Amino acid sequence: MANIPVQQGTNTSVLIVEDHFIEANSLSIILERSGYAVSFIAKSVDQAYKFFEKSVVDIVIVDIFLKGKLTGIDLAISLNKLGIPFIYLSANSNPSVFELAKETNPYGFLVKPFREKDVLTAIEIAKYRHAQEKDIISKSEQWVSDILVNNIKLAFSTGKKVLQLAKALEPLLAYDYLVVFSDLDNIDKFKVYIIRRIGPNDYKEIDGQHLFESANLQDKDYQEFNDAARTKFLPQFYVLDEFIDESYKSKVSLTLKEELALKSGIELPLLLDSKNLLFYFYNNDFDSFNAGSIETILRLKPLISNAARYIFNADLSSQGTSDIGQQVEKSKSTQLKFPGIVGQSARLIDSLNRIYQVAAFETTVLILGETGVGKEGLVHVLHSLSERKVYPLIKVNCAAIPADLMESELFGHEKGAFTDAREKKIGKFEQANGGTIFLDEIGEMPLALQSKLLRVIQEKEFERIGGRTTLKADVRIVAATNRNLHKAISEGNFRMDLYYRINVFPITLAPLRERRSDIKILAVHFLEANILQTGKNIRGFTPEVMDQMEAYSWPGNIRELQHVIERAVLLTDTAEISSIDLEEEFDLPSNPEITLKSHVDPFKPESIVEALRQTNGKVSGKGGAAVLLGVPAPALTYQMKKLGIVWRFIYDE
Ligand SMILES: Nc1ncnc2c1ncn2[C@@H]1O[C@H](COP(=O)(O)OP(=O)(O)OP(=O)(O)O)[C@@H](O)[C@H]1O
Repeated sequence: MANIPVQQGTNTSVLIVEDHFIEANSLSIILERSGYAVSFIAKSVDQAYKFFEKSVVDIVIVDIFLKGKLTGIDLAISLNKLGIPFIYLSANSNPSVFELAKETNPYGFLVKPFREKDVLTAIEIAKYRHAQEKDIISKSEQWVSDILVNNIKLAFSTGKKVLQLAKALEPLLAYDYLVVFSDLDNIDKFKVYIIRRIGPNDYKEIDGQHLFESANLQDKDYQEFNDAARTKFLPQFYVLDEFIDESYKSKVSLTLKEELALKSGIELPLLLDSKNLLFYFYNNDFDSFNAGSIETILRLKPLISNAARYIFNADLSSQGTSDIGQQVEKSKSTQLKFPGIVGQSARLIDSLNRIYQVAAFETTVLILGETGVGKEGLVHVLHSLSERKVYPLIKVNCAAIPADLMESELFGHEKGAFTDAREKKIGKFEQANGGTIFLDEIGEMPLALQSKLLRVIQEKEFERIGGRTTLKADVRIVAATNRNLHKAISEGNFRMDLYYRINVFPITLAPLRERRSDIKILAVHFLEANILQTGKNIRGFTPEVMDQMEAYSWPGNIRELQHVIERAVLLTDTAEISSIDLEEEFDLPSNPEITLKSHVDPFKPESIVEALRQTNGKVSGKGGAAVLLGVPAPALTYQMKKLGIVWRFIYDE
């Protein structure tokens, strides 16, 4: 287990952004007493921006609600771009604000009134997590860079080289398509390469030429596209129709968008040795890229440029020298596979990438997500990708064990330690020795045990109940929860210091309704499994049933889908499943008259304002404007920002 070094203060500078004098002052005293340097106290986000014009700091503590137009969430977005870790400070536990704040990937939350101990722990953990993340990113980029050059050299055509690049980049950025346009300035040599995802870390080349031919594109369309493309120099991020409106108003973009059902994209123009190239990373979901993806692309730009040099300057000396079959096998062997995980939505791949990034380290991992989304599957992948895989993975379901038995379950007991202890018992921590312990539903752990767990995490030791010997805990801890731990903290049911210890590397697994492109593939997977079990001769689903499944909100997520299909297979005696039994939609507004979904453009300002009016300003979650408009909350938030709709003023706090 990684032990977080306690090196309070020393050379760490902190910016406090807080408009209440008393709180800012008491924070400053706490920090300076422990040796931190408080560089400045800003009373508003504008003052913080002014500070950053001339100075930098190691960590920022920022209140969410501040005087002035901008909130702490606005500042957080800029801090992410600057790569500065930040901790939110707030008295407001309003769930929608919390959801929005969470999307900015904070390094911690401090709930007012705060204790000295909480402040210091939060800062210490933010520092640790930031350092770990930087380390993980640089190691995985080095890894990609190493395999990339080798695989590109081995591939025998330009298309195959682009394919290798697509595969290598995936652990760093989740996307469904890589489209590369080369020789943009020479209409006769101009080419397009299209690589499509066919599974987790599995891509194939598709025939771009054919795709454009069947759309009947003319030379003038390519010319128009080229003319516009040549004027682009910086990465751009597009959501929905934007990438048609704001990108190239050309038939080339439109054809790509329609034929490949694209919803969002990032464009990376490269000028290499006077050759114009345009890289597009596309997704079939519209909420899987975010502003942070641009940062990733900018960071990866040197790596992609380097690879593009190999690919498009056609290093001929490396071609055709060895057996092609062997080459294909060799490149295949570097692919990652995630056993037991079906699906290929960018949201799922994003979570798998985070698992992949952290697997080799000792870092404690917290997996968040609704019930039935597949959190346990991720834990199995994490364990199997780590060096601990030769030792056990032990699961403890904290919700299923009675509180009075849990201590003995986790840490074991000596014979005679209590009335029923007739034999010595080896606890789960000992059973997992050398391996991984998975604490499922950690939010249900009794408070008294939480402090014992904290000790195991910090000191890596524990005792059996009634035991005198201190035992070493050589285990990696992975925890999961479908509960809102912040709420549990504010209700006094979960220790804040434990939360920060386990929240070092959080991974959120999106609910099925936010990764709709996985529904079909999972449905077919469960159908196949059930057919094998029952021996029934069922070929598939009717298109209506498939549509119904794809439109449903799946409150019980993948587990519910699995059960629905199991039931449908049992009840079907025909060649196709023509009816399925779905619960009522749970999160639609109870009054159907206020459903805006069907007849308005959800991204028009008037629709958004009307939806917010009807939901009293609630943006996300049950009964929020996003549900009303039938769009994912992050996409709505993004659009509101773009249109300048200031949610916090119409927000019902
Ligand atoms: N990507 C996937 N591919 C195939 N099966 C999956 C996938 N994700 C989940 N499942 C299946 O769905 C069921 C529920 O998944 P799992 O138990 O991992 O969810 P969970 O998030 O841990 O749920 P809970 O919070 O209730 O413990 C399991 O039977 C699991 O095998």
